[in-house]
Amino acid sequence: MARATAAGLVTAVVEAQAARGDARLVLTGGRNGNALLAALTRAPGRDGVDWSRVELWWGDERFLPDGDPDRNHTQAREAFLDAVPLDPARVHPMPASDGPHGDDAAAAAAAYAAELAAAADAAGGGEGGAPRVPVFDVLLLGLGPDTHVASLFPGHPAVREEARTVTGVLEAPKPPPTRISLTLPAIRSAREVWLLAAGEDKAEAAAGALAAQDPFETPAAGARGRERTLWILDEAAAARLPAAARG
Ligand SMILES: O=C(O)[C@H](O)[C@@H](O)[C@H](O)[C@H](O)COP(=O)(O)O
Repeated sequence: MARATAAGLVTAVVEAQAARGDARLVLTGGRNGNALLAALTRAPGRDGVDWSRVELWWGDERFLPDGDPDRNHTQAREAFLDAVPLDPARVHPMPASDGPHGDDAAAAAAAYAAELAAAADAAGGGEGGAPRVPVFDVLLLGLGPDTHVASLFPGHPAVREEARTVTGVLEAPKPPPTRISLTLPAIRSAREVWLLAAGEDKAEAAAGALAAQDPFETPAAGARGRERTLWILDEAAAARLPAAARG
């Protein structure tokens, strides 16, 4: 699944660069997200990408000291970031808990929102009323077994955040408890949202998220792209889908 998704992502990046010069991706943490990044370093078309014109953002981050092995940024660096010639100025990790904002997740989230807004302005600004983030070409999300995406967990107030593009998340059920996450409006501003789920422990979540309406109880149900929402499931994760939905 990771290899197939990596090939598709290379194609999406090449198409975005052909159309607009740059490609903007939002990375996700977790096993599936990191497996995709590792597969990307081995993708056949990898060298067809101008990595210096790929801009990377994160959908969420564990709010830990810089370099902590549990940080999504640390894991992404080990899996991918150091393997391709990215422009460091275009790689935007979320703040660490030992950075300028100390252990204040809300302040760190506000700083990342400001960084996104500045990038949106520099790229010509969002449409009126749209969240002030750059237009992401592909926003990647892993799917939690409880249907969380990024660090938006079922029933958590962060799921309901509509005004901000980035929020601090306290008392998250998936350790570590303190996180930073894009909010649903920021996620939904992406051209495409790709949700990744492999393994039978995701089968119920995938079926539930595809059937649900209320993102508050089923955050993945709110993760829709403006132009396309792609569910990338292996056989085990698709096992509970209606036969017609299995493609
Ligand atoms: O910080 C995180 O933990 C991730 O961003 C999280 O949203 C992850 O993508 C899902 O929990 C799925 O994780 P797995 O792919 O490991 O099941």
